[in-house]
Amino acid sequence: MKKFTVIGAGLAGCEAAWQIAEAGYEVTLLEMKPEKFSPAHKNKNFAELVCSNSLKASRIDSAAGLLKEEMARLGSLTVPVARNCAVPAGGALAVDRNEFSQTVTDMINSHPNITVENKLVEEISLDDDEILIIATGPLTEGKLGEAIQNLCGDYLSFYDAAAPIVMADSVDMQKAFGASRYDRGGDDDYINCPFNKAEYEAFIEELINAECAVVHDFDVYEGCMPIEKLAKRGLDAPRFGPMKPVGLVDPNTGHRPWACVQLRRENSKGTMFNLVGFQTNLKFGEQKRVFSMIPGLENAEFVRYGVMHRNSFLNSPKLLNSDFSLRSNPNIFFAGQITGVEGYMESAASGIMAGVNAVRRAEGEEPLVLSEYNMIGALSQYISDESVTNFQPMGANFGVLPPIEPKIRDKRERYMALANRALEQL
Ligand SMILES: Cc1cc2nc3c(=O)[nH]c(=O)nc-3n(C[C@H](O)[C@H](O)[C@H](O)COP(=O)(O)OP(=O)(O)OC[C@H]3O[C@@H](n4cnc5c(N)ncnc54)[C@H](O)[C@@H]3O)c2cc1C
Repeated sequence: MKKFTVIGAGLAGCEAAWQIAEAGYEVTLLEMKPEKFSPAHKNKNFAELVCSNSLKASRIDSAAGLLKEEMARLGSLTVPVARNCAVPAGGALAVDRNEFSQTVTDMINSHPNITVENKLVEEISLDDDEILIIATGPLTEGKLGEAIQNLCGDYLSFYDAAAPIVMADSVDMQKAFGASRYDRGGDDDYINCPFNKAEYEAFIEELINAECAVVHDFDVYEGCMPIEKLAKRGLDAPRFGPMKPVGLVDPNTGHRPWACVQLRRENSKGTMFNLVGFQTNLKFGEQKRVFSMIPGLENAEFVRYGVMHRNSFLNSPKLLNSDFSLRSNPNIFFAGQITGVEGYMESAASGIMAGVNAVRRAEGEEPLVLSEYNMIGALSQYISDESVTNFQPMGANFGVLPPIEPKIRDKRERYMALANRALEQL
């Protein structure tokens, strides 16, 4: 009987442990919290959503929606929990992050085949009959990072950023208004802070001149670019990005604002909202000063400021097989963002794949590589060096959906571009 160990109880590690346990095997899940927290993790519970509470689109004819549906059909732990903890968010599946993590934690802790040990792992060691899954995320702590570096060689880094959160009752609703873009969703899913031209230009001026916290000059993942960095690209860049006013009408003026900051519901009670697309690296005092210029946020109470952090990940196309095992030692699997997949659900999906394939390896079966016919399959190809070709989503195969252009293909290109640039810096 093989021994299974998973390091890291994030989205990927929880999914991997769950798959192994549900297949009838005992698994040990090692998690450093609450003994130690990464700079982005704050909650002692598992599967913590460290930034946005959105798990992206729920529509099945979108890449993100289809991925979740496929995960659910593969026996995902996190997707059904997310659906049960959903908060209204227009077309997206957003969750009450505390309820989500608490439920996942309770389910993991009460599974008879899962033993949780709270400890900081500092080395990679495994017995001959052991299968190890490393799912310690982009903020892999301490000496374990060095051990991975020694094991794999190509271990890359770039910077990423998180958005601030404000208390809803501190937003001035005389200026702000509730509405979803194009009326898709309820009026209380989003709070909108509308700008006129003069307010927008004054805001951008302060934003680009505000003081940032010190970070080294690393690449930032394009989809998580700090708002101040985006603003430096040009006066209108935020207005065509996260501050776009399209699909919104300000009830105070009766027309579309010049620009708009959207606040998205953070919890099911609607007491906290995050500033959508406002990941930032400004110093906390500067965040308070500059973001208080947003109409409606003059007296906002910030419950969390935005932060910037370093991401580390493997050069997976070079190092991993498409079942997420390490080419140089196939009894070691990697899962989650450490493999370079981006996003909460993508990480969780890779956890499912690693867990399923760890079991299949133990049973001497061929790995499950879902080929090019669905989103999860595309994800596993994305970490291998095969190109994503002939892509059709699962739904299209069954004739229930039209073929869609896979967004994952763009992600692969973006990831490869980042990986190559990071490699050049080494
Ligand atoms: C600050 C930040 C903001 C992000 N924002 C978004 C976003 O808005 N939307 C989105 O879709 N994705 C976002 N991402 C990406 C997303 O968090 C990840 O894709 C996802 O959380 C990764 O899941 P994971 O399971 O791989 O890692 P994690 O969720 O980070 O889980 C890793 C776990 O391993 C534990 N651990 C680490 N080192 C050790 C060790 N040495 N010993 C024992 N345990 C250890 C950690 O405590 C943690 O519980 C963000 C990432 C970060 C870091």
